[in-house]
Amino acid sequence: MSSTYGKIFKISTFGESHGKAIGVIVDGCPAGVEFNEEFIQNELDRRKPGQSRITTQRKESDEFQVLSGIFEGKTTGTPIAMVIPNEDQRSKDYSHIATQFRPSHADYTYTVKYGNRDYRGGGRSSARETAARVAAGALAKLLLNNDAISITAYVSQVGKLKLDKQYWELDLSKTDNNAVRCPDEQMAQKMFDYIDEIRKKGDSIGGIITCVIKGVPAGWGEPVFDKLHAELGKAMLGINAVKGFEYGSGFEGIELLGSEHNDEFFIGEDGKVHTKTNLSGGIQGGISNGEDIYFKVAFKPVATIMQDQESINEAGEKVIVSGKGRHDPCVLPRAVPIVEAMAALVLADFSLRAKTNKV
Ligand SMILES: Cc1cc2nc3c(=O)[nH]c(=O)nc-3n(C[C@H](O)[C@H](O)[C@H](O)COP(=O)(O)O)c2cc1C
Ligand SMILES: C=C(O[C@@H]1CC(C(=O)O)=C[C@@H](OP(=O)(O)O)[C@H]1O)C(=O)O
Repeated sequence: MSSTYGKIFKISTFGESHGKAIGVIVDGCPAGVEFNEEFIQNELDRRKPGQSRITTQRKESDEFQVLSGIFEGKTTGTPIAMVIPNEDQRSKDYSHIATQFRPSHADYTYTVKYGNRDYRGGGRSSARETAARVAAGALAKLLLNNDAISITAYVSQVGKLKLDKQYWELDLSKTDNNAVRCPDEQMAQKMFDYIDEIRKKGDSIGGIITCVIKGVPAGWGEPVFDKLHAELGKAMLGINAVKGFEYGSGFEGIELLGSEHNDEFFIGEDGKVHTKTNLSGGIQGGISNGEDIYFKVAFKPVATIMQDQESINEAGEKVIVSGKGRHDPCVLPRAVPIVEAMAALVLADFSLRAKTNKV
Protein backbone atom coordinates (compact mmCIF):
# COMPACT_ATOMS: atom_id res chain seq x y z
CA MET A 1 0.00 0.00 0.00
CA SER A 2 2.97 2.30 0.32
CA SER A 3 2.72 3.26 -3.35
CA THR A 4 -0.77 4.76 -3.16
CA TYR A 5 -2.03 8.19 -2.17
CA GLY A 6 -5.44 9.86 -1.84
CA LYS A 7 -8.94 9.01 -0.62
CA ILE A 8 -11.07 9.89 -3.67
CA PHE A 9 -8.54 11.17 -6.24
CA LYS A 10 -6.15 8.25 -5.75
CA ILE A 11 -2.82 7.50 -7.35
CA SER A 12 -0.55 4.45 -7.41
CA THR A 13 2.88 4.70 -8.94
CA PHE A 14 5.04 1.85 -10.21
CA GLY A 15 8.48 1.26 -11.64
CA GLU A 16 12.16 1.47 -10.82
CA SER A 17 14.79 3.89 -12.01
CA HIS A 18 16.63 1.35 -14.16
CA GLY A 19 13.67 -0.86 -15.06
CA LYS A 20 11.73 -0.67 -18.30
CA ALA A 21 9.41 2.18 -17.35
CA ILE A 22 7.80 4.09 -14.54
CA GLY A 23 4.19 5.16 -14.40
CA VAL A 24 1.03 6.00 -12.53
CA ILE A 25 -2.57 4.90 -12.30
CA VAL A 26 -5.02 7.60 -11.32
CA ASP A 27 -8.30 6.32 -9.95
CA GLY A 28 -11.24 8.50 -8.93
CA CYS A 29 -10.69 11.36 -11.35
CA PRO A 30 -14.15 12.55 -12.43
CA ALA A 31 -15.24 12.28 -16.06
CA GLY A 32 -15.05 15.32 -18.31
CA VAL A 33 -11.72 16.84 -17.22
CA GLU A 34 -9.96 18.36 -20.26
CA PHE A 35 -6.89 16.14 -20.76
CA ASN A 36 -4.35 18.66 -21.99
CA GLU A 37 -1.42 16.46 -23.04
CA GLU A 38 0.79 19.42 -23.88
CA PHE A 39 0.37 20.82 -20.38
CA ILE A 40 1.15 17.47 -18.75
CA GLN A 41 4.25 17.04 -20.96
CA ASN A 42 5.40 20.53 -20.06
CA GLU A 43 5.16 19.71 -16.35
CA LEU A 44 7.24 16.57 -16.95
CA ASP A 45 9.80 18.62 -18.89
CA ARG A 46 10.16 20.97 -15.92
CA ARG A 47 11.18 17.98 -13.74
CA LYS A 48 13.15 15.81 -16.14
CA PRO A 49 16.86 15.14 -15.67
CA GLY A 50 19.57 16.71 -17.85
CA GLN A 51 18.09 20.23 -17.84
CA SER A 52 21.31 22.13 -17.19
CA ARG A 53 24.80 21.51 -15.86
CA ILE A 54 23.57 21.86 -12.27
CA THR A 55 21.30 18.80 -12.55
CA THR A 56 21.98 15.10 -13.14
CA GLN A 57 23.18 14.52 -16.71
CA ARG A 58 20.97 11.46 -17.27
CA LYS A 59 19.13 12.13 -20.53
CA GLU A 60 15.49 11.16 -20.44
CA SER A 61 12.89 12.53 -22.85
CA ASP A 62 10.22 11.69 -20.25
CA GLU A 63 7.62 11.55 -22.98
CA PHE A 64 4.55 9.97 -21.46
CA GLN A 65 2.05 7.60 -23.04
CA VAL A 66 -1.59 7.23 -22.04
CA LEU A 67 -2.87 3.67 -21.82
CA SER A 68 -6.40 4.19 -20.57
CA GLY A 69 -9.09 6.47 -19.21
CA ILE A 70 -9.11 9.17 -21.90
CA PHE A 71 -11.54 9.50 -24.80
CA GLU A 72 -11.80 12.40 -27.24
CA GLY A 73 -9.49 14.57 -25.13
CA LYS A 74 -11.37 14.15 -21.86
CA THR A 75 -11.21 11.88 -18.83
CA THR A 76 -13.86 9.16 -18.91
CA GLY A 77 -14.15 8.62 -15.15
CA THR A 78 -12.34 5.26 -15.38
CA PRO A 79 -8.75 4.58 -14.25
CA ILE A 80 -6.15 6.60 -16.15
CA ALA A 81 -2.79 4.90 -16.73
CA MET A 82 0.23 6.91 -17.82
CA VAL A 83 3.61 5.35 -18.60
CA ILE A 84 7.02 6.96 -18.97
CA PRO A 85 9.69 4.70 -20.53
CA ASN A 86 13.21 4.72 -19.07
CA GLU A 87 15.62 5.44 -21.91
CA ASP A 88 19.02 6.24 -20.44
CA GLN A 89 19.82 3.80 -17.64
CA ARG A 90 23.55 3.35 -16.94
CA SER A 91 23.53 0.57 -14.38
CA LYS A 92 27.30 0.00 -14.45
CA ASP A 93 27.65 3.23 -12.42
CA TYR A 94 26.22 1.21 -9.54
CA SER A 95 28.11 -2.09 -9.92
CA HIS A 96 30.80 -1.06 -7.40
CA ILE A 97 28.18 -0.29 -4.73
CA ALA A 98 25.89 -3.28 -5.37
CA THR A 99 26.56 -4.61 -1.87
CA GLN A 100 27.61 -1.33 -0.24
CA PHE A 101 25.40 1.14 1.57
CA ARG A 102 25.68 4.76 0.44
CA PRO A 103 25.56 6.99 3.53
CA SER A 104 22.14 8.67 3.78
CA HIS A 105 20.61 7.07 0.68
CA ALA A 106 18.00 4.31 1.11
CA ASP A 107 20.32 1.36 0.39
CA TYR A 108 20.58 0.08 3.96
CA THR A 109 16.93 0.55 4.94
CA TYR A 110 15.61 -1.07 1.74
CA THR A 111 17.86 -4.08 2.32
CA VAL A 112 16.59 -4.44 5.88
CA LYS A 113 12.92 -4.06 4.89
CA TYR A 114 12.80 -6.26 1.79
CA GLY A 115 15.79 -8.54 2.14
CA ASN A 116 16.66 -7.56 -1.43
CA ARG A 117 17.52 -4.36 -3.24
CA ASP A 118 17.56 -3.23 -6.85
CA TYR A 119 20.81 -1.34 -6.48
CA ARG A 120 20.71 -0.05 -10.07
CA GLY A 121 20.06 3.67 -9.77
CA GLY A 122 18.51 3.17 -6.36
CA GLY A 123 15.62 1.19 -7.88
CA ARG A 124 12.35 2.27 -6.36
CA SER A 125 13.99 4.68 -3.93
CA SER A 126 15.21 6.84 -6.81
CA ALA A 127 13.58 10.21 -7.30
CA ARG A 128 12.93 9.02 -10.85
CA GLU A 129 9.60 7.77 -9.46
CA THR A 130 8.54 11.39 -8.88
CA ALA A 131 8.05 11.78 -12.66
CA ALA A 132 4.97 9.58 -12.29
CA ARG A 133 3.69 11.84 -9.51
CA VAL A 134 4.28 14.91 -11.66
CA ALA A 135 2.19 13.41 -14.48
CA ALA A 136 -0.67 12.70 -12.05
CA GLY A 137 -0.19 16.08 -10.38
CA ALA A 138 -0.50 17.81 -13.75
CA LEU A 139 -3.86 16.11 -14.23
CA ALA A 140 -4.83 17.23 -10.72
CA LYS A 141 -3.87 20.79 -11.71
CA LEU A 142 -6.17 20.49 -14.75
CA LEU A 143 -9.00 19.39 -12.45
CA LEU A 144 -8.29 22.32 -10.11
CA ASN A 145 -8.41 24.76 -13.04
CA ASN A 146 -12.20 24.36 -12.84
CA ASP A 147 -12.00 25.97 -9.38
CA ALA A 148 -9.52 28.65 -10.55
CA ILE A 149 -6.85 27.43 -8.13
CA SER A 150 -3.19 28.20 -8.80
CA ILE A 151 -0.23 26.43 -7.24
CA THR A 152 3.18 28.08 -7.60
CA ALA A 153 6.45 26.95 -6.08
CA TYR A 154 9.93 28.45 -6.34
CA VAL A 155 13.41 28.03 -4.91
CA SER A 156 13.78 30.47 -2.02
CA GLN A 157 17.02 29.20 -0.47
CA VAL A 158 20.11 27.20 -1.49
CA GLY A 159 22.52 26.51 1.36
CA LYS A 160 22.88 29.86 3.11
CA LEU A 161 21.86 31.88 0.04
CA LYS A 162 18.40 33.07 1.00
CA LEU A 163 15.82 35.27 -0.75
CA ASP A 164 14.91 38.01 1.71
CA LYS A 165 11.56 38.75 0.02
CA GLN A 166 8.15 37.21 0.75
CA TYR A 167 6.18 35.52 -2.03
CA TRP A 168 3.90 38.53 -2.53
CA GLU A 169 6.91 40.78 -3.12
CA LEU A 170 8.19 38.60 -5.98
CA ASP A 171 7.14 38.22 -9.61
CA LEU A 172 6.54 34.49 -9.58
CA SER A 173 5.93 34.41 -13.34
CA LYS A 174 9.74 34.69 -13.63
CA THR A 175 10.49 31.47 -11.73
CA ASP A 176 10.99 29.29 -14.79
CA ASN A 177 13.16 31.89 -16.59
CA ASN A 178 16.34 30.47 -15.08
CA ALA A 179 17.84 27.04 -14.41
CA VAL A 180 17.57 27.36 -10.62
CA ARG A 181 13.84 28.27 -10.59
CA CYS A 182 14.32 31.26 -8.32
CA PRO A 183 12.18 34.24 -9.41
CA ASP A 184 14.85 36.82 -8.49
CA GLU A 185 17.36 36.88 -11.38
CA GLN A 186 20.31 38.16 -9.36
CA MET A 187 19.82 35.64 -6.58
CA ALA A 188 19.22 32.89 -9.16
CA GLN A 189 22.63 33.63 -10.71
CA LYS A 190 24.33 33.51 -7.30
CA MET A 191 22.62 30.22 -6.52
CA PHE A 192 23.58 28.78 -9.91
CA ASP A 193 27.25 29.69 -9.45
CA TYR A 194 27.24 28.29 -5.93
CA ILE A 195 25.68 24.95 -6.96
CA ASP A 196 28.10 24.74 -9.90
CA GLU A 197 31.07 25.31 -7.59
CA ILE A 198 29.84 22.56 -5.26
CA ARG A 199 29.23 20.23 -8.22
CA LYS A 200 32.86 20.68 -9.35
CA LYS A 201 34.02 19.61 -5.88
CA GLY A 202 31.90 16.44 -6.17
CA ASP A 203 29.74 17.59 -3.27
CA SER A 204 26.06 18.49 -2.84
CA ILE A 205 23.89 21.14 -1.19
CA GLY A 206 20.30 21.48 0.03
CA GLY A 207 17.79 24.30 0.27
CA ILE A 208 14.18 25.42 0.56
CA ILE A 209 11.24 25.56 -1.83
CA THR A 210 8.39 27.92 -0.99
CA CYS A 211 4.93 27.16 -2.35
CA VAL A 212 1.85 29.37 -2.52
CA ILE A 213 -1.66 28.21 -3.37
CA LYS A 214 -4.25 30.78 -4.34
CA GLY A 215 -7.97 30.43 -4.88
CA VAL A 216 -8.81 27.59 -2.48
CA PRO A 217 -12.29 28.40 -1.16
CA ALA A 218 -13.00 28.37 2.58
CA GLY A 219 -14.16 24.99 3.87
CA TRP A 220 -11.76 22.40 2.40
CA GLY A 221 -10.07 20.01 4.82
CA GLU A 222 -10.96 17.87 7.79
CA PRO A 223 -11.20 18.96 11.44
CA VAL A 224 -9.28 15.95 12.77
CA PHE A 225 -6.58 13.59 11.45
CA ASP A 226 -6.68 14.57 7.75
CA LYS A 227 -6.28 18.26 8.50
CA LEU A 228 -5.46 20.10 5.29
CA HIS A 229 -2.02 21.19 6.52
CA ALA A 230 -1.32 17.68 7.85
CA GLU A 231 -2.06 16.18 4.44
CA LEU A 232 0.09 18.80 2.73
CA GLY A 233 2.86 18.04 5.20
CA LYS A 234 2.58 14.31 4.56
CA ALA A 235 2.64 14.86 0.80
CA MET A 236 5.75 17.06 1.03
CA LEU A 237 7.57 14.81 3.50
CA GLY A 238 6.86 11.95 1.10
CA ILE A 239 9.11 13.54 -1.53
CA ASN A 240 12.66 12.13 -1.67
CA ALA A 241 15.24 14.10 0.32
CA VAL A 242 12.69 16.26 2.19
CA LYS A 243 13.70 17.00 5.77
CA GLY A 244 11.31 19.75 6.81
CA PHE A 245 7.83 21.20 6.29
CA GLU A 246 6.69 24.52 7.71
CA TYR A 247 3.40 26.28 6.94
CA GLY A 248 2.03 29.68 7.83
CA SER A 249 4.03 31.48 10.52
CA GLY A 250 5.78 28.16 11.23
CA PHE A 251 8.59 28.01 13.76
CA GLU A 252 9.15 31.78 13.81
CA GLY A 253 5.53 32.35 14.89
CA ILE A 254 6.31 31.10 18.39
CA GLU A 255 8.18 34.33 19.11
CA LEU A 256 5.01 36.40 18.67
CA LEU A 257 2.29 37.15 21.22
CA GLY A 258 -1.27 36.03 20.55
CA SER A 259 -2.21 39.68 20.05
CA GLU A 260 0.38 39.87 17.26
CA HIS A 261 -0.23 36.45 15.81
CA ASN A 262 -4.05 36.39 15.54
CA ASP A 263 -5.45 37.04 12.05
CA GLU A 264 -8.30 39.53 12.51
CA PHE A 265 -11.38 39.02 10.35
CA PHE A 266 -13.13 41.59 8.14
CA ILE A 267 -15.52 41.59 5.20
CA GLY A 268 -13.65 42.59 2.03
CA GLU A 269 -14.82 44.66 -0.92
CA ASP A 270 -15.67 41.38 -2.64
CA GLY A 271 -18.22 40.73 0.14
CA LYS A 272 -16.24 37.73 1.37
CA VAL A 273 -14.67 36.98 4.74
CA HIS A 274 -10.95 37.85 4.83
CA THR A 275 -8.23 38.21 7.44
CA LYS A 276 -6.04 41.30 7.85
CA THR A 277 -2.93 39.20 8.26
CA ASN A 278 -2.36 35.58 7.24
CA LEU A 279 -0.07 34.02 9.80
CA SER A 280 -2.42 31.01 9.78
CA GLY A 281 -1.22 30.24 6.26
CA GLY A 282 -4.78 29.95 4.95
CA ILE A 283 -5.74 27.04 7.20
CA GLN A 284 -7.47 27.10 10.59
CA GLY A 285 -8.58 23.98 12.44
CA GLY A 286 -7.39 21.86 9.53
CA ILE A 287 -9.82 23.61 7.15
CA SER A 288 -9.06 26.28 4.54
CA ASN A 289 -10.25 29.82 5.38
CA GLY A 290 -10.09 31.24 1.85
CA GLU A 291 -6.75 33.07 2.23
CA ASP A 292 -3.54 32.05 0.45
CA ILE A 293 -2.08 28.76 1.62
CA TYR A 294 1.70 28.94 1.82
CA PHE A 295 4.42 26.67 3.09
CA LYS A 296 8.12 25.86 2.90
CA VAL A 297 9.76 22.52 2.15
CA ALA A 298 13.38 21.83 3.16
CA PHE A 299 15.52 19.47 1.04
CA LYS A 300 18.75 17.94 2.28
CA PRO A 301 22.01 17.85 0.31
CA VAL A 302 21.93 14.86 -2.08
CA ALA A 303 23.36 11.67 -0.58
CA THR A 304 25.43 10.42 -3.52
CA ILE A 305 28.55 12.55 -3.68
CA MET A 306 31.74 12.04 -5.69
CA GLN A 307 33.91 11.90 -2.58
CA ASP A 308 35.19 9.07 -0.43
CA GLN A 309 33.04 8.33 2.61
CA GLU A 310 33.21 5.62 5.22
CA SER A 311 30.46 3.04 5.27
CA ILE A 312 29.80 -0.68 5.51
CA ASN A 313 28.72 -3.39 3.07
CA GLU A 314 26.04 -6.08 3.41
CA ALA A 315 28.53 -8.31 5.25
CA GLY A 316 29.07 -5.56 7.83
CA GLU A 317 32.64 -4.90 6.65
CA LYS A 318 34.08 -1.41 6.57
CA VAL A 319 34.23 0.07 3.05
CA ILE A 320 34.99 3.39 1.39
CA VAL A 321 32.07 4.50 -0.78
CA SER A 322 32.37 7.03 -3.56
CA GLY A 323 29.56 7.92 -5.96
CA LYS A 324 29.96 7.53 -9.70
CA GLY A 325 27.94 8.62 -12.68
CA ARG A 326 25.20 11.19 -12.91
CA HIS A 327 23.70 12.82 -9.84
CA ASP A 328 22.01 16.08 -8.91
CA PRO A 329 24.40 18.26 -6.93
CA CYS A 330 21.25 20.04 -5.68
CA VAL A 331 17.71 18.71 -6.13
CA LEU A 332 15.94 22.05 -5.67
CA PRO A 333 15.56 23.20 -9.31
CA ARG A 334 13.92 19.94 -10.35
CA ALA A 335 11.91 19.59 -7.14
CA VAL A 336 9.82 22.72 -7.82
CA PRO A 337 7.35 20.90 -10.13
CA ILE A 338 7.31 17.94 -7.72
CA VAL A 339 6.22 20.16 -4.81
CA GLU A 340 3.51 21.69 -7.02
CA ALA A 341 2.37 18.25 -8.18
CA MET A 342 2.09 16.85 -4.67
CA ALA A 343 0.17 19.95 -3.53
CA ALA A 344 -2.16 19.56 -6.53
CA LEU A 345 -2.82 15.91 -5.65
CA VAL A 346 -3.76 16.84 -2.08
CA LEU A 347 -6.06 19.64 -3.22
CA ALA A 348 -7.69 17.62 -5.99
CA ASP A 349 -8.55 15.00 -3.39
CA PHE A 350 -9.93 17.61 -0.99
CA SER A 351 -11.89 19.37 -3.76
CA LEU A 352 -13.76 16.09 -4.31
CA ARG A 353 -14.07 15.42 -0.59
CA ALA A 354 -15.51 18.94 -0.09
CA LYS A 355 -18.44 17.98 -2.32
CA THR A 356 -19.54 15.54 0.37
CA ASN A 357 -19.48 18.14 3.20
CA LYS A 358 -23.09 19.27 3.16
CA VAL A 359 -26.23 19.25 1.00
C1 LIG B 1 14.41 15.83 -7.84
C2 LIG B 1 15.27 14.94 -6.99
C3 LIG B 1 16.46 14.47 -7.52
C4 LIG B 1 17.30 13.66 -6.76
N1 LIG B 1 18.49 13.24 -7.29
C5 LIG B 1 19.32 12.49 -6.55
C6 LIG B 1 20.57 12.06 -7.07
O1 LIG B 1 20.90 12.36 -8.22
N2 LIG B 1 21.35 11.32 -6.29
C7 LIG B 1 21.02 10.98 -5.00
O2 LIG B 1 21.77 10.33 -4.32
N3 LIG B 1 19.84 11.37 -4.48
C8 LIG B 1 18.99 12.11 -5.23
N4 LIG B 1 17.79 12.49 -4.69
C9 LIG B 1 17.46 12.12 -3.32
C10 LIG B 1 17.22 10.62 -3.11
O3 LIG B 1 16.23 10.13 -3.97
C11 LIG B 1 16.84 10.38 -1.65
O4 LIG B 1 17.76 10.99 -0.81
C12 LIG B 1 16.79 8.89 -1.33
O5 LIG B 1 15.65 8.30 -1.93
C13 LIG B 1 16.73 8.62 0.18
O6 LIG B 1 15.57 9.16 0.73
P1 LIG B 1 15.58 10.30 1.85
O7 LIG B 1 16.64 11.28 1.51
O8 LIG B 1 14.20 10.91 1.74
O9 LIG B 1 15.82 9.63 3.17
C14 LIG B 1 16.93 13.31 -5.44
C15 LIG B 1 15.73 13.79 -4.91
C16 LIG B 1 14.90 14.60 -5.67
C17 LIG B 1 13.64 15.12 -5.08
C1 LIG C 1 16.78 9.73 -13.17
C2 LIG C 1 16.41 10.72 -12.39
O1 LIG C 1 17.16 11.20 -11.34
C3 LIG C 1 17.98 10.31 -10.64
C4 LIG C 1 17.65 10.39 -9.18
C5 LIG C 1 18.60 9.63 -8.34
C6 LIG C 1 18.23 9.32 -6.96
O2 LIG C 1 19.02 8.62 -6.28
O3 LIG C 1 17.17 9.77 -6.49
C7 LIG C 1 19.85 9.26 -8.84
C8 LIG C 1 20.26 9.48 -10.24
O4 LIG C 1 19.96 8.29 -10.96
P1 LIG C 1 20.87 7.65 -12.12
O5 LIG C 1 22.17 7.31 -11.51
O6 LIG C 1 20.09 6.49 -12.60
O7 LIG C 1 20.99 8.70 -13.17
C9 LIG C 1 19.46 10.62 -10.87
O8 LIG C 1 19.77 10.76 -12.21
C10 LIG C 1 15.16 11.42 -12.59
O9 LIG C 1 14.83 12.25 -11.73
O10 LIG C 1 14.44 11.14 -13.58
